[in-house]
Amino acid sequence: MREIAPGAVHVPGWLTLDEQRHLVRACRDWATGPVPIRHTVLPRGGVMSVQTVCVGWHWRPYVYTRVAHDVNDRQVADFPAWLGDLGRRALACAYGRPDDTYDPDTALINFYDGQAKMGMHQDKDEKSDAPVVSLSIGDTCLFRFGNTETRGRPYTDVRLASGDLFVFGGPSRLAYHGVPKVYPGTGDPASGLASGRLNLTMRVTGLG
Ligand SMILES: O=C(O)CCC(=O)C(=O)O
Ligand SMILES: [Fe+2]
Repeated sequence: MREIAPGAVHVPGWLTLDEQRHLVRACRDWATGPVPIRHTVLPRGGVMSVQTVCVGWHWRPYVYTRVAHDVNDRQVADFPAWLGDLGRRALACAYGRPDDTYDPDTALINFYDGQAKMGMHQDKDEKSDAPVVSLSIGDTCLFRFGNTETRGRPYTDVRLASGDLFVFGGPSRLAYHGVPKVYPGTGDPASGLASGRLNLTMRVTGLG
C-alpha cells in the first residue's frame, strides 16, 4: 500500500484471482449489451483508443445519462449491489476505515488493447466529491497520477498490475490522471483475460 498523494492510495494485488475472474465475466457480459462496448467519440470528432461500457449511468463526453443516446438509445445495465459492496470494501482497505455511506452508482469499464492509452484528464462530470475506486485486471499499465492544477508535472508514475486497487478522493479527487502506456503480454491469463487490460472505475454521480 502506498499513498501517492493526499487521498490517493495504491493497493497492489488487492483482488484475488477469483474476484478478478468474476469481474472479467461480469464485464464481458456488460460489453455485449444492452449498450455494447464501443470507442467513445469525442465532441470534436476524435475517437478514444480505449473501448468503454458503463453500468448504472452511461457516460459520454461530458455528461451522465441513463440512456446511451450516442450508442443505441438503450438504457444501460443496472449497477449491481455486489459491485457497491466491493467498492465499500475497497475504500475501507485503502483509507483504513469503513465508510458505510459510500454508495457508488456508476461504473465505467475501459478495455485497453496493446496500443490504447488515455490522455491526462480529470474525472469531473460527477456532482459528488466522493472518491473514485479503480480496479485493474490483465496487462500492466503505466498510470500517471498528477496534480489538480495542470495536465503536466508534478506527477507520479505508477505501474498498475492485475488485481491492483487505486483510490483517489479528498484533496486528490480532481487530480489529472491518465494511462500513457500498456505493457502487452504482462497479464496472467488466469485472471480470465487472455490479453489487454481492463479497468473499472466506480464513482458517485450525485445525480437523482
Ligand atoms: O484505466 C485507468 O486506469 C484509468 C481510467 C480513467 O481514468 C477513467 O476511466 O476515467
Ligand atoms: Fe479518469
